Amino acid sequence: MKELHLAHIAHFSGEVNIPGSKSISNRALLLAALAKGKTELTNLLDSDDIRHMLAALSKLGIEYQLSADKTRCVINGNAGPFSAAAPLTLFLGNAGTAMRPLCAALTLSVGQFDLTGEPRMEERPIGDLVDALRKLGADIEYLKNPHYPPLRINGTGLTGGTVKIAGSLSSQFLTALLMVAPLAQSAVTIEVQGELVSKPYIDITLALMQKFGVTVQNHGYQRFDIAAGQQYIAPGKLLVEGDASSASYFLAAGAIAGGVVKVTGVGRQSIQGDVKFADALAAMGAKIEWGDDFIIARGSRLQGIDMDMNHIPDAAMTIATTAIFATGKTRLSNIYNWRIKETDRLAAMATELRKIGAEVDEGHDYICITPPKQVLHAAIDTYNDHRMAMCFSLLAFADCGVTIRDPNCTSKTFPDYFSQFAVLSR
Ligand SMILES: O=C(O)C1=C[C@@H](OP(=O)(O)O)[C@@H](O)[C@H](O)C1
Ligand SMILES: C=C(OP(=O)(O)O)C(=O)O
Repeated sequence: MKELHLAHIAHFSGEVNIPGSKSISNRALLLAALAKGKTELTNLLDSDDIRHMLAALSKLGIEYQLSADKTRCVINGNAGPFSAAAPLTLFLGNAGTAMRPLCAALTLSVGQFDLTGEPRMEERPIGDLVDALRKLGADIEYLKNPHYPPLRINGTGLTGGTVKIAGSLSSQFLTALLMVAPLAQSAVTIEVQGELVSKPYIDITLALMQKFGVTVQNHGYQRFDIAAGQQYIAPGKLLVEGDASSASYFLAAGAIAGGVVKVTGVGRQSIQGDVKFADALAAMGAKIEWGDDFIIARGSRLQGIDMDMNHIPDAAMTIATTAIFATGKTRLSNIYNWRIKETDRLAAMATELRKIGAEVDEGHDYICITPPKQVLHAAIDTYNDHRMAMCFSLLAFADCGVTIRDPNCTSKTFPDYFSQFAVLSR
């Protein structure tokens, strides 16, 4: 489909069970593949990013059985790093949660591995991770441009010792290093240089490593000590929580449209930092109710906020479009790394919000949005970015509705998004 026309939606309410978390699905798949024993994952996400991880694991010789609806997966763990007799090329699309952790895991493996991706993946940096892995003895080559994929990895194993990693661009580099550190030849100490971005994603990593039997001693987000001689052990069954970033669109819709929206599968007990999106929405005036595995948003008058969004970079995009329905300005700051994700999200957000009449001040690491007196109809370009498509669907609550170009780009994390959105729209 080239374009999706969403006419004005007057009411939005109901319940939606959110598909599995991308971040948990891809971490759990990789750890299950490295673990000793069988892992049964339920509520696994079925989307492009997970498909790329599954295809890579399959090429690496990992056996798994996937249910017909692809949400249940039983993985026979390899009890350690992979090995491949012939050189392999693994295509990882634009999945950061596949590219970064697999880059690290393959340095431990036996064989030659080329990691490739979509054109945008070739513009997303990975140099900070490669530098850290090289300090631990990894043999990694850049096949096109220094510091960017595609990469060639000649598996060497990793030594151990103290290694520094830059934290200012992506937490996924630290996540990748943490996941392989227990399998290095000796103990590893990781020191993060500079202020780490997207910190709550490290909590997801540590929580999952713990579920697979590995412990990490950490001193905040600055230093991590990982003892040698540890092995990942399959936890048996593991339920993947609903994706908190995906939940944000429905919660925002409830808050804007004045209905009552309940998202299930993710709640107070979540290990995902993006549940804090509900607090940002509450700061705008929405009424939020929390359960262990659900969140309810009720509509009310919304006002603009001024907030540091470094802890919830993905869900923060939903606040940017919710801001159109609030009184006054909204300023979202400390989000430089929006620029190195699926697209330059600061530029894309500013361009598309201006199309609907908003006044936008876009800075190096912030965006400030003043809603228009009257929203203009526009055809929104989505830049092959699933979150641009999903967060701009909220413009359907404006009288003029909205047109979303290339809506199928939601397949990265939420293939069924627009049909789920339609179910709650009246
Ligand atoms: O570790 C993860 O699962 C993720 C970390 C975040 O990236 P950065 O750490 O690059 O900000 C986030 O934006 C991404 O969608 C998923
Ligand atoms: C930044 C994102 O993805 P990735 O995991 O590819 O970094 C995202 O899903 O918003």
